[in-house]
Amino acid sequence: MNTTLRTEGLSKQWGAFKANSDISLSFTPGARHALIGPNGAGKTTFINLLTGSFAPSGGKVFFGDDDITALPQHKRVKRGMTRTFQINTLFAGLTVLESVVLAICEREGKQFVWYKTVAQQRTEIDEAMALLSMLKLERDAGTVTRSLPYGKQRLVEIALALATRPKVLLLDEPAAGIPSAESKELFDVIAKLPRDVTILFIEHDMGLVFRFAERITVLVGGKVLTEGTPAEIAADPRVKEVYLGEAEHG
Ligand SMILES: Nc1ncnc2c1ncn2[C@@H]1O[C@H](COP(=O)(O)OP(=O)(O)OP(=O)(O)O)[C@@H](O)[C@H]1O
Repeated sequence: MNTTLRTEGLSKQWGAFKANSDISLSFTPGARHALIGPNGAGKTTFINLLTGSFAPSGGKVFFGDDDITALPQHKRVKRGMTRTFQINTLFAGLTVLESVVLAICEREGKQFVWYKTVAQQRTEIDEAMALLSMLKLERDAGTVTRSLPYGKQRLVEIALALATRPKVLLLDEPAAGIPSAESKELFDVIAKLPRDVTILFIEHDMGLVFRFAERITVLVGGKVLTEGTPAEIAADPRVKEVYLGEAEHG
């Protein structure tokens, strides 16, 4: 099968604790794939292994046909695997447009020169504006990012990730901490992203998961419980049991 991203027996262990055990998953080009599971199931650990933030204790990561298990994080980004940036730490004082132009310059290996005239940075500005318009942020281009509502800040994070021209976009709870009306809007925009971008996302809101995902993997206790279409997952009694058990304990 043609895959953009694939893991083989991926594992992560801290001492005796296995956060990810023997995870073998494949993501096809253009996938809209959700990773779900109860708290502590190992979802973020898995994303961290994909991006290279964590070194695995065992197993491999393939990007296309290439084994990238030993590749450092920034080289994975260059190959086209990107997760969302944290604006709060990176681009706090900049406007939305400045932030995206900066991310594009970074990709191009160009220096972002603040005093350059608009004409000198026309190409980057045009590309940034096209990205902002795709994300319905063009009216916010001149606003300082941190003064935007949280839902829009999440969209700027996605714009910054898209500025790297990813083949795979990893979203770790993009709707966390934002009001539900805004999170629906956020996912409506994510749903319209170009199909050449494969999207793997972690999300706790099952309404959003079932509306947006075309495939779902359920992790429990660091292992894959099951994978399937939303209909298959919704009908799986083991999945219901996991979530019902969680609800009873919560
Ligand atoms: N750096 C670390 N050192 C030790 N244990 C860790 C580390 N990072 C994560 N863990 C543990 O690994 C387990 C899985 O964590 P992870 O964040 O991957 O789960 P998750 O499914 O993303 O959870 P949530 O939905 O709550 O975000 C947790 O028990 C966590 O405490």
